Amino acid sequence: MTVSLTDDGMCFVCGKNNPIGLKLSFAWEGDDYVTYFTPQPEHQSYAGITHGGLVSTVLDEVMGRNMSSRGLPAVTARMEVRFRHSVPLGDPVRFAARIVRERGKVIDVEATATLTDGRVAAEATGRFLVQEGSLREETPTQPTASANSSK
Ligand SMILES: CCCCCCCCCC(=O)SCCNC(=O)CCNC(=O)[C@H](O)C(C)(C)COP(=O)(O)OP(=O)(O)OC[C@H]1O[C@@H](n2cnc3c(N)ncnc32)[C@H](O)[C@@H]1OP(=O)(O)O
Repeated sequence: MTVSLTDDGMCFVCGKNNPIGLKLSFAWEGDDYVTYFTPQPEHQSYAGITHGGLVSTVLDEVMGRNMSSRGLPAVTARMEVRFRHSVPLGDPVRFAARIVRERGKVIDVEATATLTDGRVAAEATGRFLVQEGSLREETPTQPTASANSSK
Protein backbone atom coordinates (compact mmCIF):
# COMPACT_ATOMS: atom_id res chain seq x y z
CA MET A 1 0.00 0.00 0.00
CA THR A 2 1.29 3.50 -0.79
CA VAL A 3 0.37 6.87 0.69
CA SER A 4 0.43 10.31 -0.95
CA LEU A 5 3.24 12.46 0.46
CA THR A 6 3.08 16.26 0.52
CA ASP A 7 5.48 19.00 1.62
CA ASP A 8 3.85 21.68 3.80
CA GLY A 9 7.16 23.24 4.80
CA MET A 10 7.06 21.83 8.33
CA CYS A 11 9.64 19.05 7.99
CA PHE A 12 11.82 19.17 11.12
CA VAL A 13 15.03 19.06 9.10
CA CYS A 14 14.28 20.98 5.88
CA GLY A 15 10.97 22.80 6.45
CA LYS A 16 11.33 26.55 6.11
CA ASN A 17 8.10 27.09 8.11
CA ASN A 18 9.03 24.97 11.13
CA PRO A 19 9.90 27.39 13.97
CA ILE A 20 12.02 24.84 15.84
CA GLY A 21 13.33 23.01 12.75
CA LEU A 22 16.93 22.84 11.53
CA LYS A 23 16.05 24.54 8.20
CA LEU A 24 18.86 22.80 6.32
CA SER A 25 19.40 23.25 2.58
CA PHE A 26 20.41 20.46 0.19
CA ALA A 27 22.11 20.15 -3.19
CA TRP A 28 23.87 17.69 -5.47
CA GLU A 29 27.68 17.47 -5.41
CA GLY A 30 28.39 15.03 -8.23
CA ASP A 31 26.69 11.73 -7.37
CA ASP A 32 26.28 12.76 -3.72
CA TYR A 33 23.20 14.51 -2.36
CA VAL A 34 24.53 16.75 0.37
CA THR A 35 23.71 19.02 3.29
CA TYR A 36 25.85 20.69 5.92
CA PHE A 37 24.78 20.96 9.55
CA THR A 38 26.62 22.78 12.32
CA PRO A 39 25.43 21.35 15.67
CA GLN A 40 24.74 23.88 18.42
CA PRO A 41 24.67 23.43 22.22
CA GLU A 42 20.93 22.68 22.15
CA HIS A 43 21.68 19.69 19.91
CA GLN A 44 23.98 17.88 22.33
CA SER A 45 23.68 14.71 24.43
CA TYR A 46 26.69 14.51 26.76
CA ALA A 47 28.50 17.83 27.20
CA GLY A 48 30.09 18.91 23.95
CA ILE A 49 28.83 15.91 21.96
CA THR A 50 26.05 16.05 19.36
CA HIS A 51 23.10 13.80 20.14
CA GLY A 52 23.30 10.61 18.09
CA GLY A 53 19.58 10.65 17.45
CA LEU A 54 19.94 14.00 15.76
CA VAL A 55 22.85 12.74 13.65
CA SER A 56 20.58 9.84 12.65
CA THR A 57 17.78 12.26 11.83
CA VAL A 58 19.94 14.20 9.37
CA LEU A 59 21.26 10.95 7.86
CA ASP A 60 17.66 9.80 7.35
CA GLU A 61 16.74 13.13 5.78
CA VAL A 62 19.64 13.29 3.33
CA MET A 63 18.86 9.73 2.17
CA GLY A 64 15.13 10.42 1.81
CA ARG A 65 15.61 13.71 0.04
CA ASN A 66 18.07 12.09 -2.38
CA MET A 67 14.97 10.42 -3.82
CA SER A 68 12.38 13.17 -3.35
CA SER A 69 14.67 15.67 -5.13
CA ARG A 70 14.46 13.39 -8.18
CA GLY A 71 10.67 13.20 -8.05
CA LEU A 72 10.56 9.91 -6.10
CA PRO A 73 8.89 10.66 -2.74
CA ALA A 74 9.77 7.82 -0.38
CA VAL A 75 9.46 6.82 3.27
CA THR A 76 12.07 5.15 5.42
CA ALA A 77 11.27 1.46 5.90
CA ARG A 78 14.39 0.61 7.84
CA MET A 79 17.68 2.25 8.76
CA GLU A 80 20.91 1.27 10.51
CA VAL A 81 23.53 3.69 11.82
CA ARG A 82 27.10 3.05 12.89
CA PHE A 83 28.58 5.80 15.09
CA ARG A 84 32.36 5.75 14.62
CA HIS A 85 33.35 9.04 16.24
CA SER A 86 31.58 11.62 18.37
CA VAL A 87 30.40 14.72 16.53
CA PRO A 88 31.58 17.90 18.28
CA LEU A 89 29.53 21.06 18.47
CA GLY A 90 30.27 24.18 16.44
CA ASP A 91 31.86 22.70 13.32
CA PRO A 92 30.03 22.00 10.05
CA VAL A 93 29.35 18.33 9.35
CA ARG A 94 28.92 17.14 5.76
CA PHE A 95 26.06 14.69 5.27
CA ALA A 96 26.03 12.89 1.92
CA ALA A 97 23.75 10.19 0.48
CA ARG A 98 23.97 8.00 -2.58
CA ILE A 99 21.83 5.26 -4.07
CA VAL A 100 23.10 1.69 -3.68
CA ARG A 101 20.32 -0.29 -5.37
CA GLU A 102 16.96 0.40 -6.97
CA ARG A 103 14.49 -2.46 -7.39
CA GLY A 104 11.04 -1.22 -8.30
CA LYS A 105 9.70 0.90 -5.45
CA VAL A 106 12.33 -0.47 -3.03
CA ILE A 107 15.47 1.71 -2.95
CA ASP A 108 18.56 1.03 -0.82
CA VAL A 109 20.63 4.09 0.10
CA GLU A 110 23.76 4.79 2.12
CA ALA A 111 24.88 7.99 3.81
CA THR A 112 27.83 9.39 5.72
CA ALA A 113 28.43 12.20 8.20
CA THR A 114 31.94 13.59 7.74
CA LEU A 115 33.79 15.90 10.14
CA THR A 116 35.92 18.86 9.07
CA ASP A 117 39.09 16.78 9.58
CA GLY A 118 37.83 14.22 7.04
CA ARG A 119 36.89 11.48 9.48
CA VAL A 120 33.58 9.72 8.87
CA ALA A 121 31.80 10.12 12.19
CA ALA A 122 28.72 8.09 11.27
CA GLU A 123 27.51 5.95 8.40
CA ALA A 124 24.01 4.74 7.64
CA THR A 125 22.24 2.30 5.39
CA GLY A 126 18.56 2.69 4.67
CA ARG A 127 15.77 1.04 2.74
CA PHE A 128 13.14 3.38 1.34
CA LEU A 129 9.76 2.64 -0.22
CA VAL A 130 8.64 4.96 -3.01
CA GLN A 131 5.17 6.42 -2.46
CA GLU A 132 2.82 8.69 -4.39
CA GLY A 133 3.01 12.48 -4.51
CA SER A 134 5.34 15.05 -6.05
CA LEU A 135 8.04 16.61 -3.91
CA ARG A 136 10.54 17.57 -6.63
CA GLU A 137 12.41 20.74 -5.70
CA GLU A 138 11.58 23.68 -7.95
CA THR A 139 14.82 25.56 -7.26
CA PRO A 140 17.54 23.40 -5.71
CA THR A 141 19.75 25.48 -3.44
CA GLN A 142 23.49 25.19 -3.10
CA PRO A 143 24.46 24.37 0.48
CA THR A 144 27.52 25.92 2.06
CA ALA A 145 28.99 25.19 5.44
CA SER A 146 28.10 28.65 6.74
CA ALA A 147 24.63 28.75 5.22
CA ASN A 148 23.51 25.48 6.69
CA SER A 149 24.08 25.81 10.37
CA SER A 150 20.91 25.86 12.42
CA LYS A 151 21.54 29.44 13.52
C1 LIG B 1 9.16 17.49 2.71
C2 LIG B 1 10.27 16.61 2.20
C3 LIG B 1 10.74 15.73 3.28
C4 LIG B 1 11.61 14.62 2.77
C5 LIG B 1 12.06 13.84 3.97
C6 LIG B 1 12.69 12.53 3.61
C7 LIG B 1 13.37 11.90 4.80
C8 LIG B 1 12.41 11.54 5.90
C9 LIG B 1 11.98 10.13 5.77
C10 LIG B 1 11.00 9.80 6.85
O1 LIG B 1 11.16 10.17 7.97
S1 LIG B 1 9.62 8.92 6.35
C11 LIG B 1 8.75 8.68 7.90
C12 LIG B 1 9.18 7.42 8.60
N1 LIG B 1 8.75 6.22 7.87
C13 LIG B 1 7.46 5.84 7.83
O2 LIG B 1 6.59 6.48 8.38
C14 LIG B 1 7.12 4.58 7.06
C15 LIG B 1 6.11 3.72 7.80
N2 LIG B 1 5.96 2.39 7.15
C16 LIG B 1 5.20 2.26 6.04
O3 LIG B 1 4.54 3.19 5.58
C17 LIG B 1 5.15 0.91 5.41
O4 LIG B 1 5.45 -0.08 6.35
C18 LIG B 1 6.10 0.76 4.20
C19 LIG B 1 5.73 1.77 3.11
C20 LIG B 1 7.56 1.01 4.61
C21 LIG B 1 6.01 -0.65 3.63
O5 LIG B 1 4.72 -0.78 3.09
P1 LIG B 1 4.22 -2.16 2.52
O6 LIG B 1 4.13 -3.11 3.64
O7 LIG B 1 3.01 -1.91 1.70
O8 LIG B 1 5.43 -2.61 1.55
P2 LIG B 1 5.38 -3.87 0.64
O9 LIG B 1 4.68 -4.99 1.36
O10 LIG B 1 4.87 -3.47 -0.72
O11 LIG B 1 6.90 -4.30 0.54
C22 LIG B 1 7.71 -3.89 -0.54
C23 LIG B 1 9.09 -4.42 -0.29
O12 LIG B 1 9.68 -3.68 0.78
C24 LIG B 1 10.04 -4.55 1.82
N3 LIG B 1 9.71 -3.90 3.07
C25 LIG B 1 8.51 -3.45 3.44
N4 LIG B 1 8.58 -2.90 4.66
C26 LIG B 1 9.84 -3.02 5.07
C27 LIG B 1 10.55 -2.65 6.24
N5 LIG B 1 9.96 -1.99 7.24
N6 LIG B 1 11.87 -2.92 6.31
C28 LIG B 1 12.48 -3.56 5.31
N7 LIG B 1 11.89 -3.94 4.17
C29 LIG B 1 10.58 -3.67 4.04
C30 LIG B 1 9.20 -5.79 1.64
O13 LIG B 1 9.84 -6.90 2.20
C31 LIG B 1 9.16 -5.86 0.16
O14 LIG B 1 10.40 -6.39 -0.31
P3 LIG B 1 10.43 -7.49 -1.45
O15 LIG B 1 9.96 -6.77 -2.68
O16 LIG B 1 11.87 -7.92 -1.52
O17 LIG B 1 9.52 -8.57 -1.00
